Amino acid sequence: MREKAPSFFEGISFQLAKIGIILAFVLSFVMSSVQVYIDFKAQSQELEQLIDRVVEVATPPAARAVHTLDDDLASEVVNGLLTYNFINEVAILDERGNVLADVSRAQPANSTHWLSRIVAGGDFTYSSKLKVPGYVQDASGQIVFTVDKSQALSSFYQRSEINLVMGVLRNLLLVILLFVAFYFKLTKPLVRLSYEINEIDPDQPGVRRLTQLKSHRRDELGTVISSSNQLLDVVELSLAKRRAVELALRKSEEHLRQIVDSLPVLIGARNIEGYYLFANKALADTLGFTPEQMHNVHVRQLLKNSVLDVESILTNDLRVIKEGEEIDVIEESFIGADGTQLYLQTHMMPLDYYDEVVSLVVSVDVTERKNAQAKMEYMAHHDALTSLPNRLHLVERLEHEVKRAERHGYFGAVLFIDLDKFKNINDSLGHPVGDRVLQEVSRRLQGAVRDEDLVARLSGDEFVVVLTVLDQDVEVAALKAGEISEKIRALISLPFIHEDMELRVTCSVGVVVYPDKNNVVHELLRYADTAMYQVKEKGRDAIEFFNEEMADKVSRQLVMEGDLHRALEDEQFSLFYQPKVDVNSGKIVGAEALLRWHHPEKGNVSPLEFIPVLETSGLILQVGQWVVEEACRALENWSERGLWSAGMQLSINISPRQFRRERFAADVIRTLDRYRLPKGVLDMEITEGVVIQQVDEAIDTITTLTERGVSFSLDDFGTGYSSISYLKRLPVATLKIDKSFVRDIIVDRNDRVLVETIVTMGRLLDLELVAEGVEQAEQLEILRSYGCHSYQGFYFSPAVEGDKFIELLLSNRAKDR
Ligand SMILES: Nc1nc2c(ncn2[C@@H]2O[C@H](COP(=O)(O)O[C@H]3[C@@H](O)[C@H](n4cnc5c(=O)[nH]c(N)nc54)O[C@@H]3COP(=O)(O)O)[C@@H](O)[C@H]2O)c(=O)[nH]1
Repeated sequence: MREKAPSFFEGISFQLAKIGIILAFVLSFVMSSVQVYIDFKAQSQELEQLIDRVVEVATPPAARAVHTLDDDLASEVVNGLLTYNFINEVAILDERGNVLADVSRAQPANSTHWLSRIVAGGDFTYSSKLKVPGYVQDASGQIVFTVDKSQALSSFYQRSEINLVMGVLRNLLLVILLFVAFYFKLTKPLVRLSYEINEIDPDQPGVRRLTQLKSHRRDELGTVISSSNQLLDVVELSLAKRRAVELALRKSEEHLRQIVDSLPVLIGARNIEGYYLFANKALADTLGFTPEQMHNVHVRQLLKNSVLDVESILTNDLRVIKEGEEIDVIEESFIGADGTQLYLQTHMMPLDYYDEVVSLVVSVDVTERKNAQAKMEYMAHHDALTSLPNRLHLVERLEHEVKRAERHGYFGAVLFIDLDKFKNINDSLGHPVGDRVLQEVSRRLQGAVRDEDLVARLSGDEFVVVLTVLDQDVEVAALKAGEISEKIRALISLPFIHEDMELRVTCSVGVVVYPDKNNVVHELLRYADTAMYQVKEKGRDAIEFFNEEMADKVSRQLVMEGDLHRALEDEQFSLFYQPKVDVNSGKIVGAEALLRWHHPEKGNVSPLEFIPVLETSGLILQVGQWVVEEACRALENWSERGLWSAGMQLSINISPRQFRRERFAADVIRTLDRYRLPKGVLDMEITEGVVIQQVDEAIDTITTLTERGVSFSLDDFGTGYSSISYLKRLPVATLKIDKSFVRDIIVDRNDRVLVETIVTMGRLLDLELVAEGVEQAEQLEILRSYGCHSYQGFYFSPAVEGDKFIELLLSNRAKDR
């Protein structure tokens, strides 16, 4: 704010003039008084001397007049004395005091009379004894006269009065002149200076300089102005420097801010009272503010809608700021401004922020990761089609339920449910309809049980229901399980309406009550599964409880499982080879490797018996890998011996579980790398069921291995989905026509039509066609007429052991010659 110029009366000149006037009066008065006093003393002395001389002159004639009693002389003397204007009264008295002569006059008006009265004290009376010289008597009379001192000193008083007045006037004039001089020499330049100072722009003090006054160039004012101008230059310079520093600082702050704002982490700083001093854009956005709005707002206010525990935040802030601790908050649940649920991982550390220590809070939004984890977790535990818990979830939950039942002494039940002939729906109406049926079945199952029970989908059309807490009595529990199973069976068999069509599906239910002697979850599931199979064998659409007989079957399987474990270690497995023969030339063009198990006591065990056990026990993974190794070893051997001509292929069977294993392709490639095999000699047979559930993953695996020279055949073709649409997508080279169609091809027209269709379709798709199970020449003839490329079957040869197969290869080679 600019200063107001002082008013006339506030100005230095007037102030000085005021002081000057007072001083002038006081000094004039004091000095004049001293002067008057000194003059008065001198005048009084002179008057005394004059009176002494008058007395000296008047005394002799007056003495003579008294001595002679001469009145005339006396009158002459008194009149003579009255000629002195300061003598008012004169009288000559004789020795007796008689007036001889006297005279007086009126006192003249005098303007200084008041002063003389004060200073001199009014009239004085003098008397002198009259003594005649030579006369013996001391006194012979006296002369008395009154002196008017004011009259005597009147000229002095007049002079003093003039001096006094003149002194005052002189001093007054001096003060006025000084005032004028001061005004023009000091006040006016100062006023102008102050005006110019007021006009200085504080942001640019060097732009408008103070005007140097010519007449003051060399005096103090001039020095003040030039010093002030120098000061303004210095201030301007330092301001410019400061501005440059501030600009650089602002820029660097801006850059820092931009960097901090562009970070995908939430950054904020709070002081010890819990007020935000800083927030980056990410944090402000998340809270629904701008960074500026968040400044100086309390954490309670800002986080009131989040689920964060504000009190513990404040406690943590205190620890960070007071103790200098760094704190990691592993995960906090947080509601964003838009109501979205976020998860933050926060690190808190102390920070020197301007003149205080604050708590710097850096949070990473881990919501996506957390959601992805949750999703993965969900996906790992749920079935994608029905959202029901999957096998993994079922096993975990069942383990828990069995333990709970054991602990609390009650019984529950496991229901294994398989839809009857569900494949028909898929085959006739397509997979989308089949999927909808499965979804509806899962809905009905959920509706049939309590919330505390569990409904899971194992695979395809297999469901498991766990009925928890049925009863403390095993028989009552079994009864209840039976009732619920019946209810489920009835519910499932209710018609499904699809596009005005009534679909009906029944189910087979296997029931096992737990806990039992064997409470291993996998065994329980196996028991329920076994019971369900029993229903299937008996004609489907019923309920069966797991019983002793089934237990025997299961225990036989368990024994086999144990034997199979030892079989691999004891080298009881071997590969047999069934030749693949060209339909037209009758020459061997390849072979299918088939696994054989020679049990030390039981002898040869059928693959139809042991392969399902290998599958369910998971041993198929190791055994399957052994088959790949063994096939490669044989191929290397035959190739090195020249038995394996170019274009010949050895097929191995790959089980669904083996194929779906994540490491499958990598394991096969690693095995292939260990053998010197001609390109394209290995073929893998997979069934449609393997592919159909995860077509994309299957295509990836097949593609990876095809690039490494492995070809693929679709086994048992015609028994499954046999859809041309997905067949077109699958990078397989061969279709193997299932032996069940070949078996009756001579007598069954339907099988003939089917085989012909498969061959035509395969040829259209440029696929190799291999017919399985050819036992008769007529069968071969029909296949040849349809254009099938090659075949396998007892007609040419069953699967034979390695040495025998080599003999077949040798005789095959002989045919070439
Ligand atoms: N995952 C693996 N599965 C394998 C492996 N080895 C065999 N298997 C599968 O076991 C099932 C039974 O096989 P197997 O008892 O060996 O029967 C095969 C042939 O012996 C039989 N066959 C061959 N020709 C004829 C014939 O003219 N008539 C007739 N009745 N049967 C014949 O067919 C079976 C081969 O079938 P396929 O595999 O569909 O080509 C069987 O499902 C095997 O797949 C293995 O190593 N791993």
